[in-house]
Amino acid sequence: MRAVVMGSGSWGTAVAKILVDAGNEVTMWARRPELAEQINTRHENGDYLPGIALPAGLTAVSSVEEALAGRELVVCAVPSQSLRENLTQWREFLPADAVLLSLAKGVEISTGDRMSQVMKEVTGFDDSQIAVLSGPNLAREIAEEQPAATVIACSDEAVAQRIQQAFAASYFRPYTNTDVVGTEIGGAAKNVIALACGMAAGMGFGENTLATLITRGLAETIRLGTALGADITTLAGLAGIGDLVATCSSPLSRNRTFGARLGEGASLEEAQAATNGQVAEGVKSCRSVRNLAREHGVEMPLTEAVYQVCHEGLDVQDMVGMLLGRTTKPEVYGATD
Ligand SMILES: NC(=O)C1=CN([C@@H]2O[C@H](COP(=O)(O)OP(=O)(O)OC[C@H]3O[C@@H](n4cnc5c(N)ncnc54)[C@H](O)[C@@H]3O)[C@@H](O)[C@H]2O)C=CC1
Ligand SMILES: O=C(CO)COP(=O)(O)O
Repeated sequence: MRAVVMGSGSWGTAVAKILVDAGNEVTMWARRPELAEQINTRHENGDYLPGIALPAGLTAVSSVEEALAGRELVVCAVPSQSLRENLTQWREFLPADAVLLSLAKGVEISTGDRMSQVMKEVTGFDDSQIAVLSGPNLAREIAEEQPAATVIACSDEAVAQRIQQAFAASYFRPYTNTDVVGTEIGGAAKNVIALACGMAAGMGFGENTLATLITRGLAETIRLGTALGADITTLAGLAGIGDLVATCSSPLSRNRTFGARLGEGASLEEAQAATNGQVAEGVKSCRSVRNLAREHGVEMPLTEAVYQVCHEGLDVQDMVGMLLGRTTKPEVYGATD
């Protein structure tokens, strides 16, 4: 396919490399002309993926018009909270028959919208032109060509299959799914749970705590997902438990690392400053995911606790007491917890 990746952060760059390695004609859009220049001349993105040799065939431009001209697949690789604004600026240059694919894992704060909803609202495109990609995909590992798999979700299975073919590389295995809601909720919710896992690690807790948080994090993700119409099996798959395990366990995760800094006693401002401008989506999405849960009468105690730490000044130590002091329950995946 003739593809463009709009956004040259760590995941956008790794995805552009996959698409080239899978045989597509690919360009990237970078906001800063000097980054586009670096990709074109040094074949490296030193700000986000230093030391990774990018394919010589991968080009970058900083003009939106040039980036989008004649592209069949437009990959949106910007953070969730800026997607609406970016797409609004890109809209006039989007080819009318292009397929949009979102990489972002988050829920918009101002509306509670998932990324596929934002894409539809801004462009007016048909559902068959809107897809999302989500799975256990830490950018650096994939840029190093370590084997991994992902989910390409689109309500139109034939379109999902077309994108699947475009992403099939020797080290990257895409699966299709028509459950867009489940794929998106899995990706957004796991960032919040990864913050909680980081906090636990930062406080010195071990693997039992981690496994408890991942498992109960999955339970609350399933509760929210199914309330929104997701298929539970999506959340039992790569975009659900798969991504939870990868993100909650890896020191490469920005969300887990952010949480770990809070667990070690850093303030929110200090943890934010330490990200070097890279996005830790869960810090914002804990608010929107919590709001969605409240709207739908779904209990998400871990998300609530992370929200309170990030936005209401709850001390991480007090969070432990708050979670363990809850009334005792049977272990069921029902609407309450
Ligand atoms: N890095 C990873 O391992 C993975 C990231 N993701 C998701 O992909 C999305 C993008 O993440 P990354 O590339 O990792 O983030 P990043 O922080 O590495 O890069 C974000 C990119 O978006 C640009 N950007 C930031 N604000 C912008 C704005 N207002 N307008 C235009 N561009 C803007 C930045 O300049 C940068 O190029 C996020 O939603 C993230 O959750 C998904 C899977 C893996
Ligand atoms: O989504 C990711 C892995 O699948 C990346 O997680 P972080 O954004 O926490 O680095």
